[in-house]
Amino acid sequence: MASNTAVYRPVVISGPSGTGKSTILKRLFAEFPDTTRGPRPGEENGVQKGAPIDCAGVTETNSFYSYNFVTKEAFLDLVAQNGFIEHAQFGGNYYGTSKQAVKDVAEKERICVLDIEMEGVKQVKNSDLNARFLFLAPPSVEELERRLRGRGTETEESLRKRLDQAVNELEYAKQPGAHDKIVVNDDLEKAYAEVRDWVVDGGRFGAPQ
Ligand SMILES: Nc1ncnc2c1ncn2[C@@H]1O[C@H](COP(=O)(O)OP(=O)(O)OP(=O)(O)O)[C@@H](O)[C@H]1O
Repeated sequence: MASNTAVYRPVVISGPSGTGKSTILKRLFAEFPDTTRGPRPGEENGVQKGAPIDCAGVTETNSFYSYNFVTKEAFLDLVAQNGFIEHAQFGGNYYGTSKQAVKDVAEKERICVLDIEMEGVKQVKNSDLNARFLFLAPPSVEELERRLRGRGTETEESLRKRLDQAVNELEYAKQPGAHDKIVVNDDLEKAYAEVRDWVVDGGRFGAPQ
């Protein structure tokens, strides 16, 4: 089947842990629930098919993601075939975001939004998913630390790990072409509007003019 990712381009949102990705995505999904159709040029009052925002990632924290259950053998086969953008093991279970799941969303004429880490970003870049990349940056590493502490989810050790990784992510984001758009999440209202406007892209959702 021909891929639909040329028109319904997946959106990848990445950025250091604690920078506010979940906060912004929750608002995006609240503003664009399943039934919402993004208007596209030439549409008559949304009668034709639009490009609603959807997602097909799998994480353990975000309830708006959908899961597909497969056997451990099938999962490991797919790992061997390089079929995952990201995969991990928690508590004896395997979790992953498959490239095919992202393509399936585009086939349904929806925009897949992925919240993934830097290694996943690189995987998507090396795939044929034709994604758009947004980096959500913190105002500073000091503010990032404040947010992570304020969230109350981290131990001193996990906080250190996240801050060290943040420095790597910020370095990577500086490389030309690493991301298509960088939004600094300082004032939440302003950052949200910037993310939403870039995702919606005047109703084109990243499709060619
Ligand atoms: N613009 C902002 N100003 C101040 N605090 C914010 C802002 N945006 C988010 N926060 C707060 O920062 C904390 C971290 O946000 P959030 O959990 O959304 O980050 P995240 O990038 O999704 O992290 P992770 O990758 O670890 O899931 C939360 O407590 C959130 O309420």
